Amino acid sequence: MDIEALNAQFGIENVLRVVTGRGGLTMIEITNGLATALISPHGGQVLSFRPAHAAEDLFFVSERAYFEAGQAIKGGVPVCWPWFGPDPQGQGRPAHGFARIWPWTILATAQEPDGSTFVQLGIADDEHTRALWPYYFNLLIEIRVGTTLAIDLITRNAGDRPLRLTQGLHAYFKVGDAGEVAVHGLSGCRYLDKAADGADAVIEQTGPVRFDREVNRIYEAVPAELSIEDPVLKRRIGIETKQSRTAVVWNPWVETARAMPDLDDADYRHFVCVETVNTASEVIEIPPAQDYSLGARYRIESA
Ligand SMILES: O=P(O)(O)OC[C@H]1O[C@@H](O)[C@H](O)[C@@H](O)[C@@H]1O
Repeated sequence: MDIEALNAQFGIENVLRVVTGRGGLTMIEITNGLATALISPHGGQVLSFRPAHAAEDLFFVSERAYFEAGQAIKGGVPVCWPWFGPDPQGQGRPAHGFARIWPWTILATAQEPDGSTFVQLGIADDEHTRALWPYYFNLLIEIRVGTTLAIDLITRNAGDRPLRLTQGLHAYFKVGDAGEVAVHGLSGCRYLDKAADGADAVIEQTGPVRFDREVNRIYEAVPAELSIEDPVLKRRIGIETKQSRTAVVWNPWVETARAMPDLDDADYRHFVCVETVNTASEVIEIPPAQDYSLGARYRIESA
């Protein structure tokens, strides 16, 4: 569908329009008085969210990000689905699954009575998805842009055998200086240390998570509320999750960032990822005709 037809069907006067964005990709722009947001149907990905009171965006997007078919956009909230991390079967399929490199369809938009804006995007299985992952499904992402940002990733099993998957909302939060931020809420949780040399060590977190080297950890049995304290941007980011008991905290630090072609060398200072996931011990099984909804709500508070 061309941009004009998409706007005729989904545009909301003075609030939501469909535009051609970076790399010629179709984007959804929202300005509703409560916040502004940018959503990419390529990847089903929120790229920007800025509440009216906020001086800075909630999210980091790399200047070097790829905005092209078949590539993941580095920044915002990439959707990792139907597997989180490397191909679990080692068949060379894309890391973090295919949802983040897939063209999603715009299914619905609406302006809500509380002033927030609703966007629903989806992917249904077809011969291309089944070539990568042989299951029948309907995947929806529901995004609510208001004073807070809510993202719900809903998997419907449309087949007649159970779906087993891992997944995640891989949020890249913008920070003033990664070396100064603290992630709260994980003290006492055990984590798998993916950045340690050799075998994955299991360690218990004491106090807030801070960054002074590469951090790549899968936390288990995490609470539903986490926060990121950022003394440089003078704000606190609140993350409230639904149906997620695992969380990934990631910052590549100097060398890993340098090795990533879609990041500037200094970018590791400008974001931290605190990811709402189901991974490691938390593999999801969805019976036929059932749904599973993974959710995150993000807010910015001044500190
Ligand atoms: O694919 P992206 O966006 O570069 O993110 C990669 C990172 O994603 C994190 O979730 C993983 O824990 C890291 O191991 C990985 O390097």
